[in-house]
Amino acid sequence: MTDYLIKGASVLGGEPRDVLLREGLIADGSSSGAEVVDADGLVMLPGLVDLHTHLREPGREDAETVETGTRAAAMGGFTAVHAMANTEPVADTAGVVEQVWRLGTEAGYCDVQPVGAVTVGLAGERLAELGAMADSAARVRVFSDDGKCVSDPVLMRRALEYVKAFDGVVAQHAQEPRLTEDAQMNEGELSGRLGLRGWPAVAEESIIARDCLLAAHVGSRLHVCHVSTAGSVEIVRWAKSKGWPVTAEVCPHHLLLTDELAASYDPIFKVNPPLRSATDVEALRAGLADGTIDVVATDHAPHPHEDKDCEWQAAAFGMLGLETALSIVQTTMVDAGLLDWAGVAERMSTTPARIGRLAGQGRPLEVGEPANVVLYDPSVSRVVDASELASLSRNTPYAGMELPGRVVATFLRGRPTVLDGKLC
Ligand SMILES: NC(=O)N[C@@H](CC(=O)O)C(=O)O
Ligand SMILES: [Zn+2]
Ligand SMILES: [Zn+2]
Repeated sequence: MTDYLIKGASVLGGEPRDVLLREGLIADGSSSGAEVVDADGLVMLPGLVDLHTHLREPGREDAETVETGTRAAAMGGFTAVHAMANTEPVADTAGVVEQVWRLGTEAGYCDVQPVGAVTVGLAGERLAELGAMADSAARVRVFSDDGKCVSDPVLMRRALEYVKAFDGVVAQHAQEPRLTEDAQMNEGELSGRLGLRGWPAVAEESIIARDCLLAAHVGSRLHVCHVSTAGSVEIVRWAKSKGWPVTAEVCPHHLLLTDELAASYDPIFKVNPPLRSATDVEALRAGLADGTIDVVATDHAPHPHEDKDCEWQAAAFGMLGLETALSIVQTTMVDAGLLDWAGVAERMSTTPARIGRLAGQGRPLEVGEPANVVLYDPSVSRVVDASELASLSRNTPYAGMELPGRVVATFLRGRPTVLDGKLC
Protein backbone atom coordinates (compact mmCIF):
# COMPACT_ATOMS: atom_id res chain seq x y z
CA MET A 1 0.00 0.00 0.00
CA THR A 2 1.36 3.40 -1.01
CA ASP A 3 1.97 5.94 1.75
CA TYR A 4 1.11 9.59 1.07
CA LEU A 5 2.77 12.67 2.47
CA ILE A 6 0.34 15.55 2.15
CA LYS A 7 2.45 18.70 2.19
CA GLY A 8 1.30 22.04 3.50
CA ALA A 9 -2.39 21.34 3.95
CA SER A 10 -4.47 23.82 5.91
CA VAL A 11 -6.00 21.34 8.35
CA LEU A 12 -9.55 22.53 9.17
CA GLY A 13 -8.55 25.90 7.73
CA GLY A 14 -5.62 26.32 10.15
CA GLU A 15 -1.88 26.88 9.64
CA PRO A 16 -0.35 24.73 6.86
CA ARG A 17 1.29 21.48 7.93
CA ASP A 18 2.33 18.09 6.61
CA VAL A 19 0.17 15.02 7.18
CA LEU A 20 1.40 11.48 6.61
CA LEU A 21 -1.01 8.72 5.60
CA ARG A 22 0.49 5.30 6.25
CA GLU A 23 -1.10 1.85 6.24
CA GLY A 24 -4.56 3.39 6.23
CA LEU A 25 -3.95 5.62 9.23
CA ILE A 26 -2.81 9.15 9.93
CA ALA A 27 0.77 8.57 11.08
CA ASP A 28 3.89 10.31 12.32
CA GLY A 29 7.55 9.46 11.93
CA SER A 30 9.54 8.94 8.74
CA SER A 31 7.91 9.71 5.43
CA SER A 32 10.63 8.12 3.31
CA GLY A 33 9.15 6.35 0.30
CA ALA A 34 5.84 8.16 0.61
CA GLU A 35 4.26 9.74 -2.45
CA VAL A 36 4.12 13.51 -2.02
CA VAL A 37 0.86 15.39 -2.57
CA ASP A 38 1.30 19.15 -2.83
CA ALA A 39 -1.52 20.62 -0.75
CA ASP A 40 -0.41 24.25 -0.86
CA GLY A 41 -3.57 26.35 -0.52
CA LEU A 42 -5.79 23.32 0.08
CA VAL A 43 -8.06 22.81 3.06
CA MET A 44 -7.98 19.37 4.68
CA LEU A 45 -11.21 18.08 6.20
CA PRO A 46 -12.17 14.67 7.57
CA GLY A 47 -13.87 12.59 4.86
CA LEU A 48 -17.43 13.79 4.49
CA VAL A 49 -20.31 11.62 5.72
CA ASP A 50 -23.74 11.90 4.11
CA LEU A 51 -26.73 10.92 6.23
CA HIS A 52 -29.11 11.01 3.26
CA THR A 53 -28.24 9.56 -0.16
CA HIS A 54 -30.43 7.77 -2.68
CA LEU A 55 -28.34 5.17 -4.53
CA ARG A 56 -31.38 3.59 -6.27
CA GLU A 57 -29.98 0.05 -6.29
CA PRO A 58 -31.70 -2.41 -6.22
CA GLY A 59 -34.43 -1.63 -8.72
CA ARG A 60 -33.68 1.68 -10.42
CA GLU A 61 -30.27 1.04 -11.88
CA ASP A 62 -31.30 3.27 -14.80
CA ALA A 63 -31.05 6.25 -12.38
CA GLU A 64 -28.02 5.28 -10.26
CA THR A 65 -26.20 2.22 -8.99
CA VAL A 66 -24.23 1.73 -5.80
CA GLU A 67 -21.09 1.98 -7.94
CA THR A 68 -21.99 5.18 -9.84
CA GLY A 69 -23.47 6.84 -6.76
CA THR A 70 -20.40 6.14 -4.67
CA ARG A 71 -18.17 7.43 -7.47
CA ALA A 72 -20.17 10.65 -7.26
CA ALA A 73 -19.75 10.57 -3.47
CA ALA A 74 -15.97 10.24 -3.72
CA MET A 75 -15.85 13.13 -6.24
CA GLY A 76 -17.77 15.21 -3.70
CA GLY A 77 -15.29 14.41 -0.90
CA PHE A 78 -17.41 11.81 0.88
CA THR A 79 -15.95 8.71 2.50
CA ALA A 80 -19.29 7.37 3.75
CA VAL A 81 -22.92 7.63 2.69
CA HIS A 82 -26.16 6.39 4.20
CA ALA A 83 -28.16 4.71 1.44
CA MET A 84 -31.88 5.43 1.75
CA ALA A 85 -34.33 2.55 1.87
CA ASN A 86 -36.78 3.57 -0.89
CA THR A 87 -35.38 1.10 -3.40
CA GLU A 88 -37.25 -1.65 -5.30
CA PRO A 89 -37.49 -3.92 -3.39
CA VAL A 90 -37.56 -1.65 -0.35
CA ALA A 91 -34.67 -2.12 2.10
CA ASP A 92 -36.96 -3.49 4.79
CA THR A 93 -35.27 -6.85 5.49
CA ALA A 94 -31.84 -8.03 6.58
CA GLY A 95 -31.41 -9.57 3.11
CA VAL A 96 -31.79 -6.29 1.19
CA VAL A 97 -29.66 -4.17 3.55
CA GLU A 98 -26.90 -6.79 3.43
CA GLN A 99 -27.04 -6.76 -0.37
CA VAL A 100 -26.63 -2.95 -0.50
CA TRP A 101 -23.85 -3.05 2.07
CA ARG A 102 -22.02 -5.76 0.10
CA LEU A 103 -22.35 -3.82 -3.18
CA GLY A 104 -20.81 -0.82 -1.44
CA THR A 105 -17.86 -2.83 -0.19
CA GLU A 106 -17.30 -4.32 -3.64
CA ALA A 107 -17.39 -0.90 -5.36
CA GLY A 108 -14.84 0.43 -2.85
CA TYR A 109 -15.32 4.18 -3.39
CA CYS A 110 -16.75 4.95 0.03
CA ASP A 111 -18.41 3.20 2.94
CA VAL A 112 -22.06 2.47 2.18
CA GLN A 113 -24.19 2.28 5.30
CA PRO A 114 -27.70 1.10 4.44
CA VAL A 115 -30.69 2.78 6.05
CA GLY A 116 -33.49 0.38 6.97
CA ALA A 117 -37.15 1.08 6.26
CA VAL A 118 -39.36 1.77 9.28
CA THR A 119 -42.42 0.06 7.81
CA VAL A 120 -42.83 -2.90 5.47
CA GLY A 121 -42.68 -1.68 1.87
CA LEU A 122 -42.77 1.95 3.14
CA ALA A 123 -46.51 1.35 3.31
CA GLY A 124 -46.90 2.88 6.78
CA GLU A 125 -48.92 -0.08 8.06
CA ARG A 126 -46.67 -2.32 10.11
CA LEU A 127 -43.12 -2.16 11.39
CA ALA A 128 -40.35 -3.74 9.29
CA GLU A 129 -37.82 -6.19 10.81
CA LEU A 130 -35.89 -3.44 12.57
CA GLY A 131 -34.06 -5.77 14.95
CA ALA A 132 -33.01 -8.18 12.20
CA MET A 133 -31.60 -5.29 10.15
CA ALA A 134 -29.76 -3.96 13.21
CA ASP A 135 -28.27 -7.40 13.92
CA SER A 136 -27.36 -8.08 10.26
CA ALA A 137 -23.89 -7.70 8.75
CA ALA A 138 -25.01 -4.21 7.65
CA ARG A 139 -25.41 -3.11 11.32
CA VAL A 140 -28.28 -0.73 10.54
CA ARG A 141 -28.76 2.10 13.04
CA VAL A 142 -30.71 4.64 10.97
CA PHE A 143 -34.29 3.79 10.01
CA SER A 144 -36.38 5.84 7.61
CA ASP A 145 -39.36 5.61 5.28
CA ASP A 146 -37.87 8.61 3.44
CA GLY A 147 -39.88 9.56 0.39
CA LYS A 148 -42.86 8.86 2.62
CA CYS A 149 -43.72 10.10 6.09
CA VAL A 150 -44.38 7.75 8.99
CA SER A 151 -47.61 9.65 9.53
CA ASP A 152 -49.37 7.23 11.91
CA PRO A 153 -48.40 8.45 15.39
CA VAL A 154 -48.84 5.00 16.93
CA LEU A 155 -46.40 3.44 14.45
CA MET A 156 -43.96 6.32 14.94
CA ARG A 157 -44.11 5.83 18.69
CA ARG A 158 -43.52 2.09 18.37
CA ALA A 159 -40.59 2.61 15.97
CA LEU A 160 -38.97 5.02 18.44
CA GLU A 161 -39.50 2.50 21.25
CA TYR A 162 -38.05 -0.35 19.20
CA VAL A 163 -34.84 1.33 17.97
CA LYS A 164 -33.94 2.40 21.51
CA ALA A 165 -32.84 -1.19 22.24
CA PHE A 166 -29.88 -0.89 19.83
CA ASP A 167 -29.24 2.87 20.03
CA GLY A 168 -30.88 3.42 16.65
CA VAL A 169 -32.50 6.57 15.33
CA VAL A 170 -35.67 7.17 13.33
CA ALA A 171 -35.06 9.64 10.49
CA GLN A 172 -38.37 11.20 9.59
CA HIS A 173 -39.46 12.62 6.23
CA ALA A 174 -41.81 15.16 7.82
CA GLN A 175 -44.77 15.57 5.49
CA GLU A 176 -48.37 15.44 6.69
CA PRO A 177 -49.96 13.52 3.80
CA ARG A 178 -53.45 15.01 3.93
CA LEU A 179 -52.07 18.56 3.87
CA THR A 180 -49.91 17.82 0.82
CA GLU A 181 -52.16 15.83 -1.51
CA ASP A 182 -50.89 16.43 -5.06
CA ALA A 183 -48.65 19.24 -3.75
CA GLN A 184 -46.22 20.52 -6.39
CA MET A 185 -44.30 23.43 -4.88
CA ASN A 186 -44.07 25.71 -1.84
CA GLU A 187 -47.49 27.10 -0.90
CA GLY A 188 -47.55 30.85 -1.24
CA GLU A 189 -48.50 33.71 -3.47
CA LEU A 190 -46.36 32.25 -6.26
CA SER A 191 -47.98 28.79 -6.25
CA GLY A 192 -51.33 30.51 -6.71
CA ARG A 193 -50.02 32.56 -9.60
CA LEU A 194 -48.38 29.56 -11.30
CA GLY A 195 -51.42 27.36 -10.80
CA LEU A 196 -49.41 24.67 -8.99
CA ARG A 197 -50.85 23.01 -5.87
CA GLY A 198 -49.09 24.30 -2.75
CA TRP A 199 -47.08 22.38 -0.10
CA PRO A 200 -47.69 24.41 3.09
CA ALA A 201 -44.99 24.85 5.72
CA VAL A 202 -47.42 23.58 8.36
CA ALA A 203 -47.42 20.13 6.71
CA GLU A 204 -43.73 19.82 7.64
CA GLU A 205 -43.84 21.69 10.94
CA SER A 206 -46.82 19.82 12.43
CA ILE A 207 -45.10 16.45 11.97
CA ILE A 208 -41.79 17.74 13.36
CA ALA A 209 -43.54 19.13 16.45
CA ARG A 210 -45.43 15.87 16.99
CA ASP A 211 -42.30 13.77 16.55
CA CYS A 212 -40.22 15.91 18.92
CA LEU A 213 -42.92 15.35 21.55
CA LEU A 214 -42.92 11.60 20.82
CA ALA A 215 -39.12 11.39 21.00
CA ALA A 216 -39.21 13.13 24.39
CA HIS A 217 -42.03 10.91 25.61
CA VAL A 218 -40.26 7.70 24.58
CA GLY A 219 -36.73 8.93 25.34
CA SER A 220 -35.49 7.77 21.97
CA ARG A 221 -33.55 9.45 19.16
CA LEU A 222 -35.34 11.35 16.38
CA HIS A 223 -33.57 12.77 13.34
CA VAL A 224 -35.47 15.19 11.12
CA CYS A 225 -34.68 14.88 7.41
CA HIS A 226 -34.36 17.89 5.05
CA VAL A 227 -35.70 20.71 7.24
CA SER A 228 -36.92 23.40 4.84
CA THR A 229 -38.88 26.10 6.71
CA ALA A 230 -38.12 28.84 9.24
CA GLY A 231 -40.84 27.41 11.46
CA SER A 232 -39.19 23.98 11.46
CA VAL A 233 -35.95 25.56 12.67
CA GLU A 234 -37.87 27.22 15.51
CA ILE A 235 -39.47 23.91 16.55
CA VAL A 236 -36.14 22.05 16.55
CA ARG A 237 -34.58 24.91 18.53
CA TRP A 238 -37.37 24.61 21.10
CA ALA A 239 -37.00 20.81 21.35
CA LYS A 240 -33.24 21.15 21.86
CA SER A 241 -33.74 23.80 24.54
CA LYS A 242 -35.66 21.14 26.44
CA GLY A 243 -32.74 18.73 26.11
CA TRP A 244 -34.72 16.32 23.95
CA PRO A 245 -32.88 13.74 21.79
CA VAL A 246 -33.57 15.45 18.46
CA THR A 247 -31.19 16.15 15.55
CA ALA A 248 -31.89 17.74 12.18
CA GLU A 249 -30.40 18.12 8.73
CA VAL A 250 -30.61 20.70 5.96
CA CYS A 251 -29.88 20.08 2.28
CA PRO A 252 -27.51 22.25 0.25
CA HIS A 253 -30.26 23.20 -2.22
CA HIS A 254 -32.45 24.55 0.59
CA LEU A 255 -29.52 26.76 1.68
CA LEU A 256 -29.24 28.39 -1.74
CA LEU A 257 -32.29 28.09 -4.00
CA THR A 258 -35.78 29.57 -3.59
CA ASP A 259 -39.27 28.85 -4.88
CA GLU A 260 -38.93 31.70 -7.40
CA LEU A 261 -37.19 29.13 -9.62
CA ALA A 262 -40.48 27.26 -10.04
CA ALA A 263 -41.65 30.17 -12.21
CA SER A 264 -39.50 28.62 -14.96
CA TYR A 265 -41.75 25.53 -14.81
CA ASP A 266 -38.47 23.61 -15.19
CA PRO A 267 -38.84 20.38 -13.13
CA ILE A 268 -35.11 20.39 -12.45
CA PHE A 269 -36.21 22.59 -9.51
CA LYS A 270 -38.93 20.19 -8.35
CA VAL A 271 -37.93 18.59 -5.06
CA ASN A 272 -39.48 17.29 -1.87
CA PRO A 273 -39.67 19.22 0.41
CA PRO A 274 -39.97 22.08 -2.06
CA LEU A 275 -37.70 25.06 -2.46
CA ARG A 276 -39.02 27.70 -0.07
CA SER A 277 -38.84 31.49 0.34
CA ALA A 278 -35.79 33.69 0.87
CA THR A 279 -36.87 34.15 4.50
CA ASP A 280 -36.77 30.37 4.99
CA VAL A 281 -33.32 30.17 3.36
CA GLU A 282 -32.02 32.81 5.75
CA ALA A 283 -33.45 30.97 8.79
CA LEU A 284 -31.93 27.67 7.62
CA ARG A 285 -28.49 29.26 7.26
CA ALA A 286 -28.78 30.83 10.72
CA GLY A 287 -29.98 27.52 12.20
CA LEU A 288 -27.06 25.64 10.66
CA ALA A 289 -24.62 28.29 11.87
CA ASP A 290 -25.84 28.24 15.50
CA GLY A 291 -26.06 24.42 15.65
CA THR A 292 -29.86 24.14 15.81
CA ILE A 293 -29.53 22.22 12.57
CA ASP A 294 -26.82 19.64 13.23
CA VAL A 295 -25.79 18.53 9.77
CA VAL A 296 -25.82 19.13 6.04
CA ALA A 297 -27.15 16.08 4.19
CA THR A 298 -27.38 15.98 0.41
CA ASP A 299 -30.65 14.09 -0.27
CA HIS A 300 -28.88 13.17 -3.53
CA ALA A 301 -31.91 12.00 -5.55
CA PRO A 302 -30.97 10.84 -9.05
CA HIS A 303 -33.68 10.50 -11.70
CA PRO A 304 -33.36 9.47 -15.37
CA HIS A 305 -34.07 12.19 -17.92
CA GLU A 306 -37.48 10.77 -18.88
CA ASP A 307 -38.67 11.35 -15.30
CA LYS A 308 -37.40 14.96 -15.26
CA ASP A 309 -37.65 16.14 -18.88
CA CYS A 310 -41.42 16.41 -18.86
CA GLU A 311 -44.02 18.86 -17.63
CA TRP A 312 -43.78 19.97 -14.01
CA GLN A 313 -46.81 18.04 -12.70
CA ALA A 314 -45.63 14.73 -14.14
CA ALA A 315 -41.96 15.06 -13.16
CA ALA A 316 -40.31 13.20 -10.27
CA PHE A 317 -39.26 15.03 -7.11
CA GLY A 318 -35.54 15.23 -6.42
CA MET A 319 -32.15 16.61 -7.44
CA LEU A 320 -28.52 15.49 -7.42
CA GLY A 321 -26.36 16.69 -4.56
CA LEU A 322 -23.20 14.72 -3.81
CA GLU A 323 -20.81 16.37 -6.26
CA THR A 324 -21.78 19.95 -5.45
CA ALA A 325 -22.51 19.84 -1.70
CA LEU A 326 -19.21 21.23 -0.45
CA SER A 327 -19.27 24.06 -3.01
CA ILE A 328 -22.79 25.06 -1.99
CA VAL A 329 -21.81 25.00 1.68
CA GLN A 330 -18.77 27.12 0.87
CA THR A 331 -20.78 29.76 -0.98
CA THR A 332 -23.76 29.89 1.40
CA MET A 333 -21.97 29.46 4.74
CA VAL A 334 -18.18 29.87 4.62
CA ASP A 335 -17.89 32.71 2.12
CA ALA A 336 -20.90 34.33 3.82
CA GLY A 337 -18.95 34.37 7.12
CA LEU A 338 -21.45 32.11 8.89
CA LEU A 339 -19.20 29.05 9.36
CA ASP A 340 -15.48 28.31 9.40
CA TRP A 341 -13.93 25.10 8.04
CA ALA A 342 -13.91 23.46 11.47
CA GLY A 343 -17.64 24.12 11.58
CA VAL A 344 -18.05 22.57 8.15
CA ALA A 345 -16.13 19.48 9.30
CA GLU A 346 -18.47 19.12 12.27
CA ARG A 347 -21.63 19.47 10.20
CA MET A 348 -20.57 17.34 7.24
CA SER A 349 -18.43 14.67 8.89
CA THR A 350 -18.17 14.42 12.69
CA THR A 351 -21.83 14.91 13.58
CA PRO A 352 -23.40 12.86 10.76
CA ALA A 353 -21.05 9.97 11.65
CA ARG A 354 -22.12 10.27 15.29
CA ILE A 355 -25.83 10.37 14.49
CA GLY A 356 -25.42 7.30 12.24
CA ARG A 357 -23.21 5.59 14.87
CA LEU A 358 -20.57 4.95 12.19
CA ALA A 359 -17.29 3.79 13.68
CA GLY A 360 -14.10 4.95 11.97
CA GLN A 361 -15.73 7.89 10.17
CA GLY A 362 -15.90 11.53 11.21
CA ARG A 363 -12.84 11.07 13.41
CA PRO A 364 -10.44 13.88 14.35
CA LEU A 365 -7.48 14.42 12.00
CA GLU A 366 -4.98 13.03 14.51
CA VAL A 367 -2.20 10.46 14.52
CA GLY A 368 -3.57 6.94 14.87
CA GLU A 369 -6.97 7.74 13.36
CA PRO A 370 -8.23 6.19 10.09
CA ALA A 371 -6.97 8.19 7.11
CA ASN A 372 -10.35 9.33 5.81
CA VAL A 373 -9.64 12.81 4.48
CA VAL A 374 -10.60 15.24 1.74
CA LEU A 375 -8.41 17.94 0.20
CA TYR A 376 -10.42 20.89 -1.09
CA ASP A 377 -9.38 23.97 -3.02
CA PRO A 378 -11.70 26.84 -2.03
CA SER A 379 -9.87 29.38 -4.22
CA VAL A 380 -10.90 28.12 -7.65
CA SER A 381 -14.29 28.20 -9.27
CA ARG A 382 -16.00 26.09 -11.91
CA VAL A 383 -19.06 26.20 -14.10
CA VAL A 384 -21.13 23.08 -13.41
CA ASP A 385 -21.44 20.86 -16.48
CA ALA A 386 -24.04 18.12 -15.90
CA SER A 387 -22.47 15.90 -18.54
CA GLU A 388 -19.22 15.73 -16.55
CA LEU A 389 -20.78 14.39 -13.33
CA ALA A 390 -19.87 10.92 -12.10
CA SER A 391 -23.49 10.23 -11.21
CA LEU A 392 -25.43 8.20 -13.75
CA SER A 393 -28.18 10.84 -13.71
CA ARG A 394 -27.98 14.45 -14.86
CA ASN A 395 -30.60 16.21 -12.73
CA THR A 396 -28.44 18.87 -11.12
CA PRO A 397 -30.13 22.23 -10.52
CA TYR A 398 -26.73 23.95 -10.78
CA ALA A 399 -25.94 23.26 -14.46
CA GLY A 400 -24.35 26.35 -15.98
CA MET A 401 -23.87 27.98 -12.57
CA GLU A 402 -20.46 29.13 -11.44
CA LEU A 403 -19.67 27.58 -8.04
CA PRO A 404 -16.60 28.05 -5.87
CA GLY A 405 -14.24 25.26 -4.88
CA ARG A 406 -13.13 21.88 -6.10
CA VAL A 407 -12.42 18.55 -4.42
CA VAL A 408 -8.80 17.78 -5.27
CA ALA A 409 -8.40 14.46 -3.44
CA THR A 410 -10.37 12.03 -1.31
CA PHE A 411 -8.70 9.27 0.71
CA LEU A 412 -10.61 6.29 2.09
CA ARG A 413 -8.52 4.62 4.83
CA GLY A 414 -5.35 5.92 3.21
CA ARG A 415 -6.23 4.86 -0.32
CA PRO A 416 -7.04 7.62 -2.83
CA THR A 417 -10.49 7.40 -4.43
CA VAL A 418 -9.95 10.80 -6.07
CA LEU A 419 -6.58 12.33 -6.91
CA ASP A 420 -5.94 15.52 -8.93
CA GLY A 421 -9.69 15.93 -9.13
CA LYS A 422 -10.11 12.61 -10.94
CA LEU A 423 -11.49 9.26 -9.84
CA CYS A 424 -8.88 6.61 -9.10
N1 LIG B 1 -36.19 14.46 -2.14
C1 LIG B 1 -36.87 14.13 -3.19
O1 LIG B 1 -37.45 15.02 -3.84
N2 LIG B 1 -36.98 12.87 -3.61
C2 LIG B 1 -36.47 11.70 -2.94
C3 LIG B 1 -37.34 11.27 -1.80
C4 LIG B 1 -37.20 12.12 -0.56
O2 LIG B 1 -36.09 12.47 -0.13
O3 LIG B 1 -38.20 12.42 0.08
C5 LIG B 1 -36.35 10.58 -3.95
O4 LIG B 1 -36.22 9.41 -3.56
O5 LIG B 1 -36.35 10.86 -5.17
ZN1 LIG C 1 -37.52 12.84 2.03
ZN1 LIG D 1 -34.47 11.59 0.40
